[in-house]
Amino acid sequence: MVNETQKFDVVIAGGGSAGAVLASRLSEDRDRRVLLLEAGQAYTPANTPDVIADANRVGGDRDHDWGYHTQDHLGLGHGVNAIRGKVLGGSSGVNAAVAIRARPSDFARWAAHGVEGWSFEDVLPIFKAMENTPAGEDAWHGRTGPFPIRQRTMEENTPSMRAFVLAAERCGLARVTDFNGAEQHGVSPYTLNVVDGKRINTGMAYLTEDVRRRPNLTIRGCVEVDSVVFEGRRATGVRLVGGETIAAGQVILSAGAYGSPAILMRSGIGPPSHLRELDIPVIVEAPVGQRLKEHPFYYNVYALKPEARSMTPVAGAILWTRSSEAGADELDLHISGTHIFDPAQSPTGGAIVLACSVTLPKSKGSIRLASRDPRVMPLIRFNFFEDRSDLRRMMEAVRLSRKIGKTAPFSDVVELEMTPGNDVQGDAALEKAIIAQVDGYSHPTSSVPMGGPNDPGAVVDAGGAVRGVDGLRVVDASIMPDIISAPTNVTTIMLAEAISRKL
Ligand SMILES: Cc1cc2nc3c(=O)[nH]c(=O)nc-3n(C[C@H](O)[C@H](O)[C@H](O)COP(=O)(O)OP(=O)(O)OC[C@H]3O[C@@H](n4cnc5c(N)ncnc54)[C@H](O)[C@@H]3O)c2cc1C
Repeated sequence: MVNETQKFDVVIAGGGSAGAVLASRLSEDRDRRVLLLEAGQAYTPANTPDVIADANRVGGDRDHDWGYHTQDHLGLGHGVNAIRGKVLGGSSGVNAAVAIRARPSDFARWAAHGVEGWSFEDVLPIFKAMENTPAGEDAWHGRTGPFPIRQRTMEENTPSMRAFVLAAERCGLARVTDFNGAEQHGVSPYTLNVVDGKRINTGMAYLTEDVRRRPNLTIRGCVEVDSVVFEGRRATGVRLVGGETIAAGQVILSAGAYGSPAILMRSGIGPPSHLRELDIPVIVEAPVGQRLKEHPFYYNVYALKPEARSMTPVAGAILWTRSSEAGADELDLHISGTHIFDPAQSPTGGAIVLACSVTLPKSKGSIRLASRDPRVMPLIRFNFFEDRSDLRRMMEAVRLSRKIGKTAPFSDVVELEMTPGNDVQGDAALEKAIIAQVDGYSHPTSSVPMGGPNDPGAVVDAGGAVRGVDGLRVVDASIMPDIISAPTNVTTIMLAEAISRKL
């Protein structure tokens, strides 16, 4: 039985990029009692530790990460780390803070799944309203929203990062002035949600001290949700790990692309044969966890000459372009310049990473439960390169990255190529090196996809409501119908902003 004395109107499971936004927006209505449950620490903005606040520390640490890795040994010969922030702010508390929106062609691919209200024209006003930035044109930008976005300049970047941008221009790429403006094809220093070196996560931007003082908002940290409680097919609350139950008028899962599908399956919503394997009673048959998407990421690493070995700020600059297989209007390749690398691993004590990615991968991954026990890591597969087009396009990205590596002024500041290394030449050797070392960009999406009534892969509708039950929504990166060609954070925040306006 649920504890009726504590009843909330809305309980949100997971206080990450989406959950913190929902808690803030939904509690603006003082008559709505909102409870936010977060498995990690719920730091206040003032007592946030450096590992979360310092923009140069990316990926968190053991206390602020779920410690997940994938089961990709069969396909790739190795598992891939699946980093996820475990803290109020979620993965926006450990990420590289790149703040670039999805493009119109990304939303057109969403529309092909039958969801309405998510065209680029629909969402541009929300992207504008959520941000505050002094840069760019008013047609594209907002000045007063809660989320700060700043354009990094060439001068603020390291000498080698500047050289990367200039060498890319020499290789024929245009200089982009604003990735969140009219044109994205080209190269530029990153646009970031970093202010004075501080990564501003959603827990800081949306759950300010003032917001936390609202009497109708309760935030509980270090609390893990096990499952959703149902009466028939109506969600009436949540059960926590440990057994406590909390009643709520409606339940919103914002536990991220791994957490939300896991909670759904533990609650009896998922592929029936899989649930039966684990003796979980089936409430609704649904293709949960079957369209997981992630960007494959390959590190082309260079040791820097001693005189150019400064490595902060770590991020950086990005080149965004199209492969020979890209669809009309699509940009499907990134080369992301960062210094996210242990300098002790470089023979010169300094390094730069040109990280190559295919950002519209066709390969589909999956997430399943290994056990009904919520403490057991789920079984995650990315299945990188299962569709060979992804590997062909990754080869194109790495060839372009290596061409930039040999072009001045970049070639003037690097001592040598560390990965894949000069002895890796020719297509067969390069392909082997990429497969052996491919990593993830940490942008998982689409494990609980939105879709119209004719999309057999859809789990939720265009407002995040779970099909087949009442009182339950999912709102986070898991509901994107397909992965986007940009980094995923600001589009996840926009999703939460958009859905909160309809509740
Ligand atoms: C290392 C790294 C670098 C990245 N770099 C960038 C970047 O530079 N730019 C960009 O755009 N994107 C980046 N991303 C991706 C981006 O941060 C994510 O897409 C985004 O944060 C996802 O938001 P979300 O709300 O879906 O999930 P999350 O932000 O991951 O939030 C989920 C929250 O739910 C909590 N939770 C999970 N399960 C439970 C449970 N059972 N009970 C209670 N709470 C639970 C988690 O602790 C977490 O706080 C990066 C991600 C990582 C990990």
